[in-house]
Amino acid sequence: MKTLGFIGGGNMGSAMLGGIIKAGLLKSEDITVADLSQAALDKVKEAHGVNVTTDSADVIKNCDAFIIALKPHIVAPALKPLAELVREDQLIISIAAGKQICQLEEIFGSDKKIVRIMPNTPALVGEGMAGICSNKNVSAEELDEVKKIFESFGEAEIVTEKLIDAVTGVSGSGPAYVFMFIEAMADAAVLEGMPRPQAYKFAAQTVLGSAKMVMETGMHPGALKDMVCSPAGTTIEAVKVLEEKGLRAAVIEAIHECTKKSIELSK
Ligand SMILES: NC(=O)C1=CN([C@@H]2O[C@H](COP(=O)(O)OP(=O)(O)OC[C@H]3O[C@@H](n4cnc5c(N)ncnc54)[C@H](OP(=O)(O)O)[C@@H]3O)[C@@H](O)[C@H]2O)C=CC1
Ligand SMILES: O=C(O)[C@@H]1CCC=N1
Repeated sequence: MKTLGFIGGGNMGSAMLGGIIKAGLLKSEDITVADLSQAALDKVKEAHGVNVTTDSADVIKNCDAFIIALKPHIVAPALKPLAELVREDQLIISIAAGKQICQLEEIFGSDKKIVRIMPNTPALVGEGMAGICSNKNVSAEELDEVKKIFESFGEAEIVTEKLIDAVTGVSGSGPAYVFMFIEAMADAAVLEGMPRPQAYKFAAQTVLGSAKMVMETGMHPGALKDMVCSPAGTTIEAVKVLEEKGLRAAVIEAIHECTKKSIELSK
């Protein structure tokens, strides 16, 4: 794939764009972003020097593949009128939450190559996590090429479409819960007298380092937690309160509701 387009250059579109440019996988001049918001276009043009347009048809006509990064309810009304411009050899990549492959086939035709992906915003800093699936028209080589793009700004795994709603719950929406956790940890440190900027650094670096330990040691998170809890020490006091307040149940229920909403969006 030599040219890539984005239809929608908002939060997620621009995060992926930033990741792709940083990884050097494609050059700025080979990327085109379409958006109705001039402010969004000005921002991506200034940050990345990519081609910009207010006409999504330009992207469809000029790119080997294009990523649909529009709000789910906008996808059909915005793109159905342009569907006849899509070529059979073109890759259509949708990141819209709850938009099933069969619904995308209804818009573009069941003969088209369709990839459905659920990424997340840490793509912007090269630490994204994406779940990928596709329809039968996409070859193994093409799917691998798309996976490589998403791996250029983080991790990516092929999943069955049935799992995409769970991917939305855990990693697509996940950064929001982690940011809330970091904010709460920092608020606690501020309560104890730490200056706010320092509090964010201590909280965020602790989350980063802990995530790295899970990824790099391959140890069970529970075992890693136990390593921090000294007998009759400080940590177990905090762990007791988190259990009493239902941290685990709250997280499980929150992700379950998020996943349910993703399923509902597809109805
Ligand atoms: N945000 C996230 O963390 C994630 C989002 N997603 C998915 O990504 C998609 C985009 O989300 P997000 O980036 O947050 O949304 P944003 O609203 O930030 O971005 C969408 C952009 O598309 C523009 N737009 C609206 N209508 C059109 C149109 N007809 N043609 C071209 N551009 C248009 C919007 O402009 P305007 O603002 O003027 O309407 C906006 O700039 C969603 O489907 C979401 O489910 C997936 C994973 C994570
Ligand atoms: O909140 C949303 O609907 C989108 C999908 C995943 C993350 N943000």
